[in-house]
Amino acid sequence: MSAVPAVNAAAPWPDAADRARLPTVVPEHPAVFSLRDVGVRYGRVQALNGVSLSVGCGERVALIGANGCGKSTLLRVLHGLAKPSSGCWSRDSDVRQAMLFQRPHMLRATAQHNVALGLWLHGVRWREARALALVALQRVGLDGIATQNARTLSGGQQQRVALARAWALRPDVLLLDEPTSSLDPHAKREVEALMADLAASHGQAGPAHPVTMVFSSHNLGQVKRLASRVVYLEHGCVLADLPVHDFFNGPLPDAARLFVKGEMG
Ligand SMILES: Nc1ncnc2c1ncn2[C@@H]1O[C@H](COP(=O)(O)OP(=O)(O)OP(=O)(O)O)[C@@H](O)[C@H]1O
Repeated sequence: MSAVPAVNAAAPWPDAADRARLPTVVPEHPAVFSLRDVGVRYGRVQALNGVSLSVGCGERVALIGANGCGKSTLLRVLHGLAKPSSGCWSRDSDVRQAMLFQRPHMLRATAQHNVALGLWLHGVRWREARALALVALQRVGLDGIATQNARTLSGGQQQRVALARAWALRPDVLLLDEPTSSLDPHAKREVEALMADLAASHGQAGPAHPVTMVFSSHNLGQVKRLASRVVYLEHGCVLADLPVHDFFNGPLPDAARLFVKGEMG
């Protein structure tokens, strides 16, 4: 990777010319997502500003940056939950996606019911959905509490149920918004191990199509362990987009370098 042009930290809003000079990872595999100059505006807030990003099949992309830089908004755009106000975007319509949030939403029902419902909503018969839900709960080590009310589970257990719910759907793409940020260190490790396990599997498209994972995180250790590529956002703009090794070992735009230094302590 060639040297990264310095971005003046005092001017965090790069203009179009600056952005054009920033390095972008070009995925080796066919793009699952493709965004070009995408902007998202919430009233007076410009949450994303001129974001161009292409994510290939099987990539594990970490979105990092300070609070409010636009990570969740970008994930919501990728999942179709937020509509860009400008730019062009496309998604491979053949892929099946699942998204996990920082605090998973659990219905007031058993863990098994929570997982089965996701399958049933995708057309699986209820009886089969319940059986598959149990297999998914086994996979995350929670078959022992399948009949427990999901709302009474700990935060870490709820996140594992949410992972089981996602995994049961055999998604080709997994989007995760700070999935471990509200968990204690032990639960964090458990959920992170499951994320790695899921990322190493394949979706409904078959073994030739490994799962594509895009996740946001404030934990740079986790980013190093899980990601193949890092996208650093600031004020809704992509300031760095590099393979994980280059991000942590190579030159970075000033703002990204200062962020990493601050987060690493
Ligand atoms: N529904 C909304 N209405 C208005 N403003 C919003 C909405 N959602 C997000 N924003 C604003 O858009 C900007 C980007 O928010 P976003 O949640 O995408 O950032 P983030 O990087 O995920 O932050 P965090 O790390 O705190 O989760 C912020 O200024 C936020 O206040």
